[in-house]
Amino acid sequence: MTHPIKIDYTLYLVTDSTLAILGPDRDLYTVVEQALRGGVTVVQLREKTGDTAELVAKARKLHGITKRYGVPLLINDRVDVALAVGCEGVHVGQDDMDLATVRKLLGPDKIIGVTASTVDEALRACERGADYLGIGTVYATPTKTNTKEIIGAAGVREILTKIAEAGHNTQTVCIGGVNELNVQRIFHQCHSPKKALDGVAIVSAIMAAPDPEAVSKKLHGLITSEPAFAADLGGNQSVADARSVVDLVPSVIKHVHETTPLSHNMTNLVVQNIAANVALAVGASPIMAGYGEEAADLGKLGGALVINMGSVDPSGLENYQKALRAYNQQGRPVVYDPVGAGATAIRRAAVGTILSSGYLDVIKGNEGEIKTVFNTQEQEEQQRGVDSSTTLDATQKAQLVRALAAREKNVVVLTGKTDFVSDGTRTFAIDNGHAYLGMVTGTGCTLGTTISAAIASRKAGGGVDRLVAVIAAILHFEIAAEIAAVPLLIGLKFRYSSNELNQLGALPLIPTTPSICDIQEKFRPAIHEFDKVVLTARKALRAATVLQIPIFVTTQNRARLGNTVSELQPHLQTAGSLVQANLDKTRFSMWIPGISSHPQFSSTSTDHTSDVLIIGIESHICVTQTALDLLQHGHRVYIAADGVSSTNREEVGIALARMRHAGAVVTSSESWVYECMGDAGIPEFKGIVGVVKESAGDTREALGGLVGSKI
Ligand SMILES: Cc1ncc(COP(=O)(O)OP(=O)(O)O)c(N)n1
Ligand SMILES: Cc1nc(C(=O)O)sc1CCOP(=O)(O)O
Repeated sequence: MTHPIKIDYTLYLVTDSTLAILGPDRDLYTVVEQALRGGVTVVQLREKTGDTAELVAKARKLHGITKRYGVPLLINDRVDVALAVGCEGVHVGQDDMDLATVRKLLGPDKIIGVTASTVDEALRACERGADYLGIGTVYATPTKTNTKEIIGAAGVREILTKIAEAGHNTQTVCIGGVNELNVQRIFHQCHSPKKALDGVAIVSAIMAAPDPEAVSKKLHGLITSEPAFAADLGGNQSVADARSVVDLVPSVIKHVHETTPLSHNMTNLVVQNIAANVALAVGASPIMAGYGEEAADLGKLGGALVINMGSVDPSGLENYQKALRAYNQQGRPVVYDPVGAGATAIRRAAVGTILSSGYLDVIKGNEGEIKTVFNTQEQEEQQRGVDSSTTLDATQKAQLVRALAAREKNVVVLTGKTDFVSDGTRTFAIDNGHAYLGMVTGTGCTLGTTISAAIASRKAGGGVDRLVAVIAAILHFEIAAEIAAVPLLIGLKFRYSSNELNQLGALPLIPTTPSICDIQEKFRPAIHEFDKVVLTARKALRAATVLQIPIFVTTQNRARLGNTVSELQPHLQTAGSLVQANLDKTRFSMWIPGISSHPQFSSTSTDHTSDVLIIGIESHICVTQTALDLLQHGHRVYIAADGVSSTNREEVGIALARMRHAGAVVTSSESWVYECMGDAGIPEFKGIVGVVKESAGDTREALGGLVGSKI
């Protein structure tokens, strides 16, 4: 039978009058009374030594005190003492007197609590009428070293879920290693959607405290208020499919730039400089500060903390702990990168220390690191682990991140060729990035920095939920890596249409702008295969229009040499505002003020280089000089081999060789078109395929006429 009165188990004090805990010069009654003044809601007298008479006397005196505070007094193990004193009940363990007998002896009105460390024990106790469960051991504790099993927050949550599912509303507290530093995280991480804890049972954090009243007050306040780190954790959890997540990515990236959040990096020496630069590049404000005491102030600045465990030593670990607590107190996010977690016993222990020191919003690591974190239950306890020696397949990786995120109630990122990200409910795989990332020091670490910027900015009002912010950071970082890597590989960077670029906003990307050089009437009879150049220019104009890429078209001394040829005119009109046409010049190079001062190229309006595709006549004159000018101003130059010619065809090969030597890339117009798209999934694909199909004959003609031995 369940006790009819609902007891307030919020802060449950279990006494201990041993020298190690109570100390030599304090007495039990004073300490308990101080704790009661501080807000303790239940007291259990737990004495493991002493005669029965002595115990009864202690209990009687203590009951006199607890009654004054209207707080129930329970006796550990000893039904006889409880009966003798007439106090409110007992607490029994699995090896103590059985519940049915205790109930028979105490009667229906007394409170009976039962220890449970497994689901079976918990279900049995509930079925037999326990009034509450003492669930533990949550964390290893010196107060009781002979505990059966350290079950961690995940174990408590599992028990809560299972008893709720079985229909029991038995009240619950958890016990073992609870203190003011972890109490909020325990409630947060133990919370099952089906059932919450009713309170925590504590011995040493109160009984051994120099000021039991103050610590009890603090504990009570922490338990009954929402943890700062949990505020705004949810966001828009309805975003569950990949498309919707990707749609939110540009706004997250943009928001980082708009809010310039602090990215506080406690990171290893190798990557400090790189991480600071990456923070700046993504729009955050970096600070590389390893001294834990500073975090109390830095945590108030609205940023996020990165704990990168690249180098581990005792003082570093202490600094991480201090900073973690400071950020938790401020409710600011923390990203944990357990670098080399499984490599040494010291690092494995450090993982345990950090997990038990505070709440980590994001844990990011490679497969080995995440496995180690998963296997490291708080306080180094090994349990229900993934075998660290095997390599996981994709499904197992997804299961691992999901399980760890569910256990820690946070977001877990497992990096690799495919990254896996989960918040315990939603799990995504990300296939972006580049093999070069694995060849450069600090890339993994700086991903942590990028994530910190996104989640800090999110908290500053970014709106999206934490998982989306993390995914946005990963995509930002990895797509930037792809783009940075492509010129090294094939000398091209044609991946995005300007539409996409606008969406991605903050990414330092620029589309490849076609520039069409001096294709004028007067040149028609003089230039080798002039018409073929026109065909390619027309195709490029049409493709750029579909892809919304800006276009520049020049004329050389238009008054004398005539307009851009009539075949291109309708397409210039269709391109509308995308095209800067009729840029007349006398210089041979297209690098004239109308182009060099355009935002596309001006270094004052953009802090990045542009990619330019050149199509035009006289490859050895105007095209070469334009290419050299653009290269000199730091832009990347591509020459459409099927879009350039000269009066004498022999000039073309020489000009192309020279431009290539100077750093230009020689390609074909169709190759350019496809690289501008990058992906057949883009909305413009259909339109571009139309252009390609309709121009198929032109392409063949231009290639046949203009390209041969000259490449
Ligand atoms: C609230 C609460 N929960 C668990 C225990 C542990 O009781 P038990 O299993 O009987 O172990 P001992 O306390 O006898 O060492 C408890 N005392 N209180
Ligand atoms: C009395 C007791 N029972 C436990 C169990 O797991 O059943 S752990 C424990 C001791 C808890 O002490 P502290 O709050 O100092 O860690």
